[in-house]
Amino acid sequence: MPFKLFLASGSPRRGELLSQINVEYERIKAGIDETQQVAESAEHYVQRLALEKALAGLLNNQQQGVVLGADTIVVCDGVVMEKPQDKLHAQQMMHLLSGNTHQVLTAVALVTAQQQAVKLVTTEVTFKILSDQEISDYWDTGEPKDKAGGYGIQGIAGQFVTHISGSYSAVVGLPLYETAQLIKRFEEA
Ligand SMILES: Cc1cn([C@H]2C[C@H](O)[C@@H](COP(=O)(O)OP(=O)(O)OP(=O)(O)O)O2)c(=O)[nH]c1=O
Repeated sequence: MPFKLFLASGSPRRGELLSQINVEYERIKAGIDETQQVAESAEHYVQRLALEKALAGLLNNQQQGVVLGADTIVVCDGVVMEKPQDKLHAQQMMHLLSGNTHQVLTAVALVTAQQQAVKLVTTEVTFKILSDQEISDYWDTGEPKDKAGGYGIQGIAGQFVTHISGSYSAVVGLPLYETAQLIKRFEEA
């Protein structure tokens, strides 16, 4: 790669996914306020957050290099789900996801001091019907607490998924095809 890539993310998954496609990176901090605005669509919200993370990273990095930011949210029957606040919240999310199809929206943003690009990827995921016991037991595993929608497809929740249409890596936190395309675009610029 002709430039240095900085990953503005605390997510271990996003780093692992970049390593999976042999992209070297350095992690940087990019704390931003994650609050959906009134009347802001889910699509706009997730793209805005990805871009804000990348831009905050660029600022923290004295405007050096290419910075990648990303954000993932789950949308089910019009309800936007981020990380669960507690067990009750997670259980409410899982009840909505149970026996239902939802969308996972992941946006990835690449920025430099000169240019910026954002790509939104939507994946459809269908869950089997979950019992109250399964939902309660799942929270107790600890897996849901740091994940949008309160589940991890790459973990124990993999067994809840009956169908997926779209990008698996996007559900885990970073769409590999689209990320590679964006990086290539910046390499050629
Ligand atoms: C749906 C789903 C989400 N997730 C994760 C991806 C993201 O890390 C997280 C959603 O929260 P995000 O706010 O997108 O990301 P983050 O807070 O983990 O990291 P950062 O903002 O520093 O980049 O949920 C999974 O790991 N598996 C899944 O199946």
